[in-house]
Amino acid sequence: MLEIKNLSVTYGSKVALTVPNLNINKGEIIGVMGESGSGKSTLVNSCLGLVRFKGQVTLETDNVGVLMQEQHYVDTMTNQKIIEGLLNTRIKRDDKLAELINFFDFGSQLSLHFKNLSGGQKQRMSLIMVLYQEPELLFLDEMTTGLDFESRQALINHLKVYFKQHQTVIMVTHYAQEIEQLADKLLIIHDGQVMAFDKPKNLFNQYIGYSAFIVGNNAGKSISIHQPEEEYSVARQLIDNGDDFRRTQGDIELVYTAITKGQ
Ligand SMILES: Nc1ncnc2c1ncn2[C@@H]1O[C@H](COP(=O)(O)OP(=O)(O)OP(=O)(O)O)[C@@H](O)[C@H]1O
Repeated sequence: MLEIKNLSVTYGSKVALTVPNLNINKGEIIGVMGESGSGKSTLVNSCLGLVRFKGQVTLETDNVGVLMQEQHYVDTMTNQKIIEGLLNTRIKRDDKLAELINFFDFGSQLSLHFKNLSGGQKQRMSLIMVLYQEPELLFLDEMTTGLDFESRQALINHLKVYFKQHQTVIMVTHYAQEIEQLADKLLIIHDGQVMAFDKPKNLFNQYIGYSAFIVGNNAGKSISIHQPEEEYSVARQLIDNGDDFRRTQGDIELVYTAITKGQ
């Protein structure tokens, strides 16, 4: 769906991004992580042809949707008028649009003005309009930045269902939560270089190896374990102390830190 070869982007004398080779297959959901200034937006902008670059970027489709972090719409009209005006349709007569509005729980926000929406509602309205065009390739840039935990999770829950049946997605995020729940592959950019591109599970095995956390619910303390055989005795200890516990594994933050900070 997207192929990059020998990409290099320079601003003035500064090389902001180099990507020797990157292939994104149809239907894959890619989570892009990297520090501020690492080159994430430059990558997206190169794919969209918004910056000058050297090398080759090939998109298999022209039907590309983009959702940037901040949206601005005129404020003299209701959201319904904005949506209908921009999409040149009427919700009443358009089943596809009505379904999307229903799917994203946006019905009760139609009569409001955009400025009165919460951050999560604003993003859902923009998503409705972007998804209406049924893009085959979708770029989401920091879609949930600024949202509180619950609004972010609500949006992720919607997208989890939606992405299953739809397009190839490239989403820039700094929330591990989004990657864990939505992405098939993680792309880590650091200082303008691609440091890793693979399934989170593979990266975890490669960079962290075996690791699990046992979190005691009473104590709220987490115990990190690096040998499978340790697990049983730690769990036993917690039970003997009358504690309940849960086990977690595959933390994206750990992978990210190991790769970018060499830990
Ligand atoms: N138009 C520009 N002119 C000059 N330098 C730029 C321009 N756009 C980006 N840069 C520089 O290129 C580097 C990569 O920027 P980019 O916006 O791609 O990073 P990012 O990872 O998206 O950061 P953030 O997470 O803060 O959005 C940064 O050092 C930035 O200062």
